Amino acid sequence: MQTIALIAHDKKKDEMLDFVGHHKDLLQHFHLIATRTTGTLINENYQLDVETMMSGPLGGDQQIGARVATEQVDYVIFLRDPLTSQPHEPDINALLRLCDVHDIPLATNRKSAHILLQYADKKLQG
Ligand SMILES: O=C(CO)COP(=O)(O)O
Repeated sequence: MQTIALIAHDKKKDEMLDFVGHHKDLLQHFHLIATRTTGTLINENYQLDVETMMSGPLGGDQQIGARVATEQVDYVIFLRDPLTSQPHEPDINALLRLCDVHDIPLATNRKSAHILLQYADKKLQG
């Protein structure tokens, strides 16, 4: 099973929930991992078994980064808040960098996330 990482900053969590709701049928065919608050919200709202890491500010981005570095993640959807500074900005940048190092498709806004899932769906169909 392929793995998708889902991460959303606080002001993007509603958008992430809405996005996941729209793509639930497809997402259930993937192993899903997420930072703690994002994953917990998704699990509470949908019947998806999201594996949660630590919260982003406590190291969750780094945990997902470690999975990216060890090629255990196939896609990353990270709805970032570009208008609020984050205390763990270095961790966030490290995760984005690792996606580039390992050539892992990364979407940081809803429209690109939608395109990413269309691609993932096509790949899934073979
Ligand atoms: O801060 C985050 C990503 O940088 C997200 O973490 P949470 O999902 O725990 O809010």
